Order: sequence, then structure tokens, then C-alpha cells
Amino acid sequence: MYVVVNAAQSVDGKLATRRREQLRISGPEDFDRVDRIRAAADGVLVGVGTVLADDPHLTLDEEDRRVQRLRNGRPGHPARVVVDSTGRTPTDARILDDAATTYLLVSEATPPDRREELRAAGAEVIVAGDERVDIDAGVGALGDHDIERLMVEGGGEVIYSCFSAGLVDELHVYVGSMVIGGRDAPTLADGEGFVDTFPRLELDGVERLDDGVVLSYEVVESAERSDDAE
Ligand SMILES: NC(=O)c1ccc[n+]([C@@H]2O[C@H](COP(=O)([O-])OP(=O)(O)OC[C@H]3O[C@@H](n4cnc5c(N)ncnc54)[C@H](O)[C@@H]3O)[C@@H](O)[C@H]2O)c1
Ligand SMILES: Nc1nc(=O)c(N)c(NC[C@H](O)[C@H](O)[C@H](O)COP(=O)(O)O)[nH]1
Repeated sequence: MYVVVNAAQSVDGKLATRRREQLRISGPEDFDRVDRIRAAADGVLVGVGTVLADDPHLTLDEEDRRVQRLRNGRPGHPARVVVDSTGRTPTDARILDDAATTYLLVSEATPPDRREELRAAGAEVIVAGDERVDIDAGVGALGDHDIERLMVEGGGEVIYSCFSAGLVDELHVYVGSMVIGGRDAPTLADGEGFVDTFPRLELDGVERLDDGVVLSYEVVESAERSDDAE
């Protein structure tokens, strides 16, 4: 699986406010760039924290010819994926509409009747992990559903888990010209945090878009021996 992480942050590294309300950090040029990364992917993944905060749709701008060209003749939208240990995705979430296939990666902690409710609401439910979703196994299982290139859109907990599992190949961060602040505001990588070994990146490109900058990195060394696995 080839994994591309994309997120937008303030100059102080926050993805949203401490209230976790949706906030536009990107401008229109950056949202176009996000659409092109989505279009090149077979699947777009978010955590349930993002679903509960933003109710995202995660589809493509079908009017944009540049976006459609990147689909390489693949019809429709990329699949949508939610990491959701206990099945908290609301059955009326926009991500469960019939615009695209939606996989919910749940753990054994999601009771069988909740799995059935989510299936009835349109989700393809994949069980990976006992208490919490085993992100490595869950992402691996997406490979059985023709997903070879995955875009991870956040939030901070899920991005950290992807780095911690050594899954990330590329990282693109849009840095918008604003300060959000707040010790409890989500950042690009939350979770437990690394204290011993750290993922190492190589800067691939810098691009000015809107009134901000996109930093693009290749991951050259992962931190598979994650400190929170001790
Ligand atoms: N600016 C951006 O680019 C951007 C992108 C996405 C989200 N956001 C913002 O981020 C916030 C949500 O981020 P977040 O960090 O609270 O939530 P998240 O979207 O990262 O989801 C995390 C949740 O997923 C579940 N989960 C299950 N298994 C997991 C695993 N193995 N690893 C990690 N999580 C697992 C847990 O319930 C966890 O609380 C919202 O405020 C949203 O608006 C911003
Ligand atoms: N690139 C980017 N810039 C931002 O300023 C911002 N707030 C997000 N946030 C990402 C988060 O996952 C959102 O929920 C989806 O971007 C919503 O996606 P839809 O428009 O519903 O398809 N992403």
C-alpha cells in the first residue's frame, strides 16, 4: 500500500481549534491541490474524530477536468475509509451516502448489532483489532479491495498512528498564515508521541499557494519501533 498523508495546519502546527470545529485553513488553490491528491488515490481515509467534527463527504469536484484526468479512466470517486474502533460513525453521516463505497475499519469492540446497523446504512465493515483498530491490519485489508494508493486526510490521532505503524510514504502539509493556539487543539501528529526513534523525512518540494506554503516530504525512515508500543 502506498500512503500519502495530506493536512492543513496553522503556522503553530494546529489542524483545528481546541473546540475541534471545522476551520478553513486552506484557500481555494490549496483545496484544488487536495482534490488532485484525492483523485490520484484509490481511497481517502479519515478518523472518526474527523467524521464527528466535520461530517466530511470526501468526494471529488466532478466538474474539474484536471481532477477527472487524474482518475486515469477510473469512474466515480475514490473509496472512503473511516477508522472507527467502536462504530461511532452516525448512520446519517454524509460519508455513508451512495456517492462512493465507504469502508469502516472497526475493532472487535463494535458489537455485532452495531456492525449490522452500519452495513444497513451503506458501509462495508472491516474488523481489524481487538479494542482499537489495528491500523496496519486495517490498511492491509484495504489491499484486498483494490486499494493500492491511499490518501490519509487526518486528523492528528490517525496521522500519528499511520506514522507509528510505519505506513507513510509521502507527507504534504499546507501551512496557512494564521495562528490557532491552544494546548488542546489537534496538531498534525497527536497520539502518544515519539520519544526515542522518530520518522525522518526528506524535503521534496516547497510551493506557495494562496497566502500559504505547501511543504512536500518523502518519508525516508519510519519509526516502526514506536515508543507507545513499549
Ligand atoms: N486541517 C486539516 O487538514 C484537518 C484534517 C482532518 C481533520 N482535521 C480536524 O482534526 C480534528 C479531528 O482530529 P482527531 O485527531 O480528533 O481525530 P481523528 O480524525 O484522527 O480520529 C481519531 C479517532 O479515531 C479512532 N481510532 C480508532 N483506531 C485508531 C487508531 N489506530 N489510531 C488513531 N485513531 C483511532 C479513535 O476514536 C480516535 O479518537 C477535527 O477538529 C477536524 O476538523 C483537520
Ligand atoms: N486541506 C484541508 N484544508 C483545510 O483548511 C481543512 N480544514 C481541511 N480539513 C480536512 C477535513 O478532513 C475535512 O473534513 C475535509 O476536507 C472535508 O471534506 P469535504 O469537503 O466534505 O469533501 N483540509
